[in-house]
Amino acid sequence: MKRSERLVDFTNYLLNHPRKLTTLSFFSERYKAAKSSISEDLVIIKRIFDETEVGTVETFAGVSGGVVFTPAISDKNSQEIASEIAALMGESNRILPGGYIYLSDILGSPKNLDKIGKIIAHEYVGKQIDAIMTIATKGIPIAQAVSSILDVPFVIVRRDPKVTEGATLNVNYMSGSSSKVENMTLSKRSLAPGQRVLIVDDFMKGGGTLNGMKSLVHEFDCLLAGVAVFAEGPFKGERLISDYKSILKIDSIDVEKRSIDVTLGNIYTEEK
Ligand SMILES: O=P(O)(O)OC[C@H]1C[C@H](OP(=O)(O)OP(=O)(O)O)[C@H](O)[C@@H]1O
Repeated sequence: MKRSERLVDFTNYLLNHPRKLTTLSFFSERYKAAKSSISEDLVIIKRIFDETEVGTVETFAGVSGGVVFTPAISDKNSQEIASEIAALMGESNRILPGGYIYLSDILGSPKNLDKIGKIIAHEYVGKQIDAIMTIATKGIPIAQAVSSILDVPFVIVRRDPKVTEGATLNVNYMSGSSSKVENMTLSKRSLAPGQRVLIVDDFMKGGGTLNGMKSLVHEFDCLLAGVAVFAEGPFKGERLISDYKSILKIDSIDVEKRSIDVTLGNIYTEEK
């Protein structure tokens, strides 16, 4: 196989195996090429991936060494994407009763989900994450997007127990939006003690749902790697959570004027 042909397949392999350690011998065998040629290929791929902000290619020496590709986007690219989606969200026909806005078209678009997944994953590059947690229903596509980029499983918390979940662990939580006690449940098979869990959801108002998921992480004897939401909505009361990252922030919704004021979330507005 010529170097140019090898580079195409090599690049494709890395893109399709994010965050997976693959040995140089595997590539040497695959391409019937010397490890020195494989290493030279990697220098080229690494440089181009860096220059075009596709992600990072790390090589690790030693017996258990190899190469790992981690998809990534730059801060600049992340902010550009967030601004594009913010413009979409400002459309007045999205206003729903109760201070929510219609997001399903945005969160139903595979391209947007891939971008949202990359933005959230970008905030946790270099951090150990073993699982993504979200709550049914609208958080699920976001969790799936982040989990496929980080190549870790995602677990779905429910508000109503299902027999198909087997034994479950439940917690009560204060829902800030409705200021009443609610319950959420997760199959006991979902997480193992000590796992580092990233919580994601589509939307936050009072923060009670996120807080409930934080207490679930604790009940499973797991560690909280972080909390990220696609958008935080306007909320007048005392928020039940403060340590979260948001991509977008809805500052105000004026039903009469049918206007939504959307700005960039704290990922972009708070000190890194
Ligand atoms: O910050 P809080 O005040 O707790 O509210 C945020 C909740 C409410 C809403 O879910 P729902 O629309 O109730 O449920 P689903 O996602 O199934 O549509 C949203 O997806 C978050 O999960």
